Amino acid sequence: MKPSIILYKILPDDLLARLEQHFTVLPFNRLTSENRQDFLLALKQAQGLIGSGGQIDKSVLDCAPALKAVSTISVGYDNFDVQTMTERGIIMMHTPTVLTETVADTVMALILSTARRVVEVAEWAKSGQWKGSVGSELFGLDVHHKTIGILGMGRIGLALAQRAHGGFNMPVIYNDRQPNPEANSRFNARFCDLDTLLAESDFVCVSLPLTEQTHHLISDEQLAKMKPSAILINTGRGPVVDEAALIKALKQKRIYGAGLDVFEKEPLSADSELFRLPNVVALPHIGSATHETRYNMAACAVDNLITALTGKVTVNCVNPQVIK
Ligand SMILES: NC(=O)c1ccc[n+]([C@@H]2O[C@H](COP(=O)([O-])OP(=O)(O)OC[C@H]3O[C@@H](n4cnc5c(N)ncnc54)[C@H](O)[C@@H]3O)[C@@H](O)[C@H]2O)c1
Ligand SMILES: O=C(O)[C@H](O)CO
Repeated sequence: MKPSIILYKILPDDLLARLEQHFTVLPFNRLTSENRQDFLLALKQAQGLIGSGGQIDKSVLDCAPALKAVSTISVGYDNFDVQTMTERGIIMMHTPTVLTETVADTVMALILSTARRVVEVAEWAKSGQWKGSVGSELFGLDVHHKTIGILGMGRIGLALAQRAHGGFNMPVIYNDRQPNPEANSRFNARFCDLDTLLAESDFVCVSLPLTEQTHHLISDEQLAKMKPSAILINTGRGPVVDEAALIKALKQKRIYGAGLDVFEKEPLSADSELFRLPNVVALPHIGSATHETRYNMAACAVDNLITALTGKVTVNCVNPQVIK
């Protein structure tokens, strides 16, 4: 008999077929409060779990006595209780690398659209206000040759540094837990402490995972250290930035603007002040959302689960210590 797995995301037909060759698939389109009881019931027999979104915490894992492997269709895994999974020998797989370049493109889109006020000015023109050449009230800021500060020089940070250095002639500074020799040698990037990064950057780009250490890493004190002409970009995870502090800084024009793809609570409420501030570009968590990359992420996650349950895991594992 094939092992049972739960799928909680709609997959392209070919990828679903690939899963079905190996497993009996119990499908849920996504996890909602309405289908939670059915999901918890299905978990009783599931050996694998694949999908994205939702909190897979201890209360969920307690309902999954047969679970051997979990495969998230994302690189971030802050919504999983990895510690409990590791204690129970459950393999946690994720999808690094396949989305790196696409997310770095999204960061550049946010840098350009906030600095050059692309969304605001396009809306202004669309509303019929374009009667002649625009005046300085609609001017933006240059991006080229400005200093980019990358917080988290990992895979995405490095792809961003490449774009900023090679494409826009931007000096690159960064903070991480340790220096990244590749960033230094390829992009002439300079490792510095967080305070220096905040004080010197024209664009502070957050590309960090959400952990206990990074939660609210950017709050009142850090925003106060940024230049009034600087822009904060967050494509890491929402809770890395204290949203209330950010809204305050933006309203008081203590920083120039913000480009945000991630928020403390998603979806961001339609009545959030962030949607009303003209100096904010707020995207609905679309960092990796292209047809090609979302397909590649799903394919990677499918292969990850098949390998974790039927083969030998060598890559894409968050907790390799559980592999025997
Ligand atoms: N917006 C999106 O759609 C989207 C898409 C992909 C990834 N992400 C987020 O981006 C994050 C980064 O992805 P990645 O593939 O570059 O991961 P990565 O692991 O390659 O890079 C993260 C970097 O952050 C550093 N870091 C971790 N904790 C730190 C701390 N306390 N202080 C300083 N540096 C610290 C790590 O050393 C690492 O170099 C993911 O964890 C995810 O949360 C968002
Ligand atoms: O972590 C990731 O892969 C993105 O944020 C999509 O969830």
